[in-house]
Amino acid sequence: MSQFTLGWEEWLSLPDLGLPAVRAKVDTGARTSALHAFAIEPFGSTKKPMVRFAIHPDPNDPHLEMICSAPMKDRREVTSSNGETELRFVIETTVNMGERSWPIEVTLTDRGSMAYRMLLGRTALDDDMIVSPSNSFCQPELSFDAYHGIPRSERHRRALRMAILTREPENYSTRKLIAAAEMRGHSMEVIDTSRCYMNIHSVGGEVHYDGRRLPHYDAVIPRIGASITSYGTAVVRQFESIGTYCLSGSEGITMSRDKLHAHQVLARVQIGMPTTAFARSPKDSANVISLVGGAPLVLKLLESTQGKGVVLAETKKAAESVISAFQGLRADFLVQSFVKEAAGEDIRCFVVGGKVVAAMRRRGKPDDFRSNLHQGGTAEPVRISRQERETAIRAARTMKLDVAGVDLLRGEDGPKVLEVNSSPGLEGIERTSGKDIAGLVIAHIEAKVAPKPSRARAKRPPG
Ligand SMILES: Nc1ncnc2c1ncn2[C@@H]1O[C@H](COP(=O)(O)OP(=O)(O)OP(=O)(O)O)[C@@H](O)[C@H]1O
Ligand SMILES: [Mg+2]
Ligand SMILES: [Mg+2]
Repeated sequence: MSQFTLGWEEWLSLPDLGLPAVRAKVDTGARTSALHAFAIEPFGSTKKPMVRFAIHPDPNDPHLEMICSAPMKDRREVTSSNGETELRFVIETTVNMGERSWPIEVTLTDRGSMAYRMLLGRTALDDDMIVSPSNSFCQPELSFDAYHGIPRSERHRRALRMAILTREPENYSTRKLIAAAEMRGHSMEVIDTSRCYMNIHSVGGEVHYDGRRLPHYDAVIPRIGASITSYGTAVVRQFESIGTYCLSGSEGITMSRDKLHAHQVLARVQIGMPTTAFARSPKDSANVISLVGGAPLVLKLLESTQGKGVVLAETKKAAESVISAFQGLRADFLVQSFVKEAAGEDIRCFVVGGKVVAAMRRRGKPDDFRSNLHQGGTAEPVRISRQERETAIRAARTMKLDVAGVDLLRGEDGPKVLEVNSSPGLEGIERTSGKDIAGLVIAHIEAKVAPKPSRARAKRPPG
């Protein structure tokens, strides 16, 4: 192997950290290597600890700031040249220099007052490397200009600390969201909604779990099951009160869960839907039936999901007996005109950040008017019309949901929204569309929690 010589100062890049140019001092008198870092913050789960930090790679440009993250390898006591001992985070990262590329261990420390943002110690040098202490830049020189080509959003693309609130850690959607987050360098913890407990006080609240207070998360993904809507939204509200971005807000979850509430809110902004009526008193049954145009009609329990509480009554008599059965159970329900022309099919529009990112048509079993996949239906990708697209986007926005599964029927006179789901499943839609929907969801969160460029910082000093 040809000889690899380093001078006492060299340019290098750290691709894992997204740093294209760093000027380092090579110091064989030091054992460990060190990288300048401030705002150092450990995060991630105990299984996969991470650390994130900021760095000013160019000592002469305090406005150039990069945010980096890396898996944490260790925490170690390091004694620096001035004799002070400091507990430092240790990461492993790849160094590129000239034609060579190799992994090194680096400790993180504030070198803000030093001319070299990096110190390359002897453990970072391979056996065949030779240091020539009287020479500078034996390897190709780089320039800090490399940073100016990186868009601001990328420079500040922080690794996020996220949590997913769910009672189903193993289901497809949960696993996909975790994988998509980790692939993009974030950490995602799974929190069982029902095991969160809270402490409410006027100066912001706290969320506790397993005997400890939960840390601050950059974002929380609520996937609250219908069985714990009320408690689940209380947990979400608590996260909101401490300033955590929640992918679906408590208000959106509450509104969308209650079909009646949802229909009332959607009707207010003239979103198409089947004619819907509701009543509580048995005396009003006949009137309610005629309000929606008589049989056939659809009866729905207000909190039904997966098509479980949805019944088609073909005759007025059948409708009356189902209504009296629901009333006997003291279950709240609504009565809806039957959209026959939908022919047992509905369209699920998956909305992320104000866009329909995928759509599928679901068809029920031959003898079922319900198209729910959970009832044995099938799904296929579908092209939706502009009107359908706009309706879905508007429905999600009205329900205050950044991510939503909007279900609609193709009625004679345009799309009719059936419901807006606040934690739509990913499996069916990813399978039919072939798209990485989980990745799009995570990208949306990144954009939402990205630091807003402040005018003062974005401006560069004169000269
Ligand atoms: N008014 C209607 N006219 C025709 N078909 C309907 C009507 N309402 C519901 N359906 C059919 O029944 C299915 C289930 O209804 P809906 O989506 O309201 O219930 P759900 O139990 O909340 O289901 P999900 O699992 O989608 O949350 C719909 O996907 C649709 O195919
Ligand atoms: Mg539903
Ligand atoms: Mg539905």
